[in-house]
Amino acid sequence: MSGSSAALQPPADAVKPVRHPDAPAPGELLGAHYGGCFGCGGDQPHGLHLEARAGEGVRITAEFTVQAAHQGAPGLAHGGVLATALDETLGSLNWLLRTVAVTGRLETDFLRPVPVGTTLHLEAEVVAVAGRKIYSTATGRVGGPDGPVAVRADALFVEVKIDHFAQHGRPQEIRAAMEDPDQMRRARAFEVNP
Ligand SMILES: CCCCCCCCCCCCCCCC(=O)SCCNC(=O)CCNC(=O)[C@H](O)C(C)(C)COP(=O)(O)OP(=O)(O)OC[C@H]1O[C@@H](n2cnc3c(N)ncnc32)[C@H](O)[C@@H]1OP(=O)(O)O
Repeated sequence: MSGSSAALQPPADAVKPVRHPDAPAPGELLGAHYGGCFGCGGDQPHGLHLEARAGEGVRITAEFTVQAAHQGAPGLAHGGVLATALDETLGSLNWLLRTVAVTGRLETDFLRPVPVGTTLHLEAEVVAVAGRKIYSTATGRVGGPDGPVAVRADALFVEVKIDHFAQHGRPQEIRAAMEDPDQMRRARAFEVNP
């Protein structure tokens, strides 16, 4: 089944997304946006360690291998973990727009169970932009990049100012992120690029 709710239908005045001229080249690994991120960070022993790569246009591909720590039912990935993989991949798209945005809504279809040890091949694309609202879609396939779709999602991300994180995040992590020179570079890049 596909077909998202009315809240995820782009409005009539939505426009096609525009890849930022400084977006990473197709094929380039994006790297983690934050070491402590459960989706992509290297500092989370049980995180997904999802690796995303820029695609053509405003598209991303990513891979994530389901570990024993990600189970729901015995031997199968937890649905929330799979939703996280989709959310993380969709969130990475915003780096190609050079827009800072957070997930407002995420609608997920779980089509096939995903066993532990499976590599999920994810693909995501921004389909439309309307003001601060970014509409995007993603699939996760098993058995290879052209294998059957196991999970899919449609999402609405909402652009926020970088202050969103400083205002709402726990102070010690915000401080640590600000002190990380690489994070700082990225945060600065977000601030100077519309
Ligand atoms: C210093 C350290 C640097 C760190 C550098 C970090 C870099 C980058 C990190 C990114 C991290 C990624 C990680 C993965 C992606 C997550 O998982 S992000 C985490 C999960 N998401 C959240 O925590 C978001 C929580 N929600 C919120 O903060 C607020 O509700 C939002 C989404 C910002 C919206 O609030 P708002 O700014 O007040 O905007 P609001 O006027 O309510 O809505 C704007 C528009 O969106 C629509 N909208 C909002 N929510 C919805 C919804 N749920 N359904 C439908 N429409 C909606 C509204 O109807 C409105 O539409 P219009 O009226 O303009 O037509």
